[in-house]
Amino acid sequence: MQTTYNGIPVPTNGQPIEYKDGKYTVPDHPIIPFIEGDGTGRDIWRASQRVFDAAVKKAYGGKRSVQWYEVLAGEKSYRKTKDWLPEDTVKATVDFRVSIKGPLTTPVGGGIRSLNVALRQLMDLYQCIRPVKYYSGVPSPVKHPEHLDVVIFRENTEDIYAGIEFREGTPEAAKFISFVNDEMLKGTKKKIRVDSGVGVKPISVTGSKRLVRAAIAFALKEGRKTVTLVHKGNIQKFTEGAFREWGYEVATQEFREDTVTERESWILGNLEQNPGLSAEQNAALIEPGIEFAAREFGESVVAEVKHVVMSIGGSHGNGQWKQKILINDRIADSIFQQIIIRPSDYSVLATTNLNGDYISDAAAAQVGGLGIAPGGNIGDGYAVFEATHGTAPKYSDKDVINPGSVILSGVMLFDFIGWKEAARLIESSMEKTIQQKFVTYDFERQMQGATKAKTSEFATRMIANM
Ligand SMILES: NC(=O)C1=CN([C@@H]2O[C@H](COP(=O)(O)OP(=O)(O)OC[C@H]3O[C@@H](n4cnc5c(N)ncnc54)[C@H](OP(=O)(O)O)[C@@H]3O)[C@@H](O)[C@H]2O)C=CC1
Ligand SMILES: O=C(O)CCC(=O)C(=O)O
Ligand SMILES: [Mg+2]
Repeated sequence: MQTTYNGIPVPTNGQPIEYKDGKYTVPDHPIIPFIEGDGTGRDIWRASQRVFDAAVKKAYGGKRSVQWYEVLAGEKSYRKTKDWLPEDTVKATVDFRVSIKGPLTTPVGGGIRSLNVALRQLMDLYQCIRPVKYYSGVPSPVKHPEHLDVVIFRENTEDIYAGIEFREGTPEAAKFISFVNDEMLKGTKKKIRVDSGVGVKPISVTGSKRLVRAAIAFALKEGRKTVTLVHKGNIQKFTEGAFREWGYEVATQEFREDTVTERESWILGNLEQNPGLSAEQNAALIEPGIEFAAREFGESVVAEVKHVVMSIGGSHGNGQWKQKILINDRIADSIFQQIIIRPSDYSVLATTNLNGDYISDAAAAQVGGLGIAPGGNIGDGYAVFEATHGTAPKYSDKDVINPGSVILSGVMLFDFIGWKEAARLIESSMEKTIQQKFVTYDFERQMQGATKAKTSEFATRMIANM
């Protein structure tokens, strides 16, 4: 452990959080690094830190405190060190294990690659966890926002987010295209146009399985009833489709006692309704139109029915499957309408990286928008909490932005380190402040009779409401 990172001294009145054998040990005065963030990050962080400190003081008197430790990244870092993401910053987030960050700007089309993504990859923070739930009083574009309560588990290290791309017109793109066209697609009618930019979408067994494993373990621990694998596997068969397949493998091989897949539930349910059903009849019920399909397909479905009845009929049959976690899957485009039309059917969504990015902003909109959309990037032994939103640059330094997402990311952090009392205080004071209709511009513009609060004023009212 260093005494300074980026030349900034480590607080001397705190201790680092430790991690051993899968368990964190949290001292009463942990040193927690923070990255302020670009754009609106500055206003948001200032407000959030005041709320965090007030909640900890109120919850624990002086017995506990957070020793915040600033580490540099983004524009502030570049100004001071000429480095966008200094090695010391990554070291500090690794050494102190649990940290929180504001949003960092990523230019579109060129310039630096995402620092946010770089940090996730460098620290192998493979789960991006984004809970989406309704706080009463929040304005929403849907009739029953309270019906949505999902936790998104987004794979956080691969997919198109891996950043393996070649710009159109470069020798690298030309080499890549000619290799694919001349070697990989030789003899087929498929060709990449020579004036293309190209990107690579790696989806691995390792990345997919560990993410789905974490999502199911979370559902088990939290008593959530469904885990939905979200993918575009009908089109991208060997990446998104494979993610789905590997997800089901994790469920049925590693969590067999505790899970039932949707198809298994149909098979067992059919049999319960009609115990005399043959495997062929059951297959026809779960695959309508099977009689018109190829013979091999029909046989494979009959074999599937027999296998399910034989392997889990005893442990999951006779309605026992209803007590298990249901593992299903939905194609990515369909899940966007499903969470609006049937929000209560979904509880945990396990997604590939890009799909998870899209669905988390869309789901947030349903319960009030990006102003209160928190998140955490979690690895084995490391966690970096951050909001779902970006730097919202047009509001920078105007003291108007909603600090709610970073404040709720702090709630996730406090829950993560076991400081539940502080977490609940913050959550309930936020809810109370919103119910008082004392809200930032994003909520005020959608509410009747609300007072438009500045970022700093919202934090001050939250503290008063604790
Ligand atoms: N993890 C990270 O650090 C992330 C960084 N980014 C980066 O942020 C930059 C800006 O991205 P952009 O596409 O504009 O997306 P943003 O999420 O920054 O903002 C888009 C819009 O969402 C609303 N919004 C966002 N945050 C808040 C908030 N706290 N309170 C109220 N409303 C909010 C605003 O809507 P309105 O205009 O209607 O008021 C805003 O204009 C990009 O460089 C991007 O790469 C993006 C996402 C994540
Ligand atoms: O890193 C970025 O700039 C954008 C990332 C993003 O949108 C996300 O992770 O949700
Ligand atoms: Mg995003």
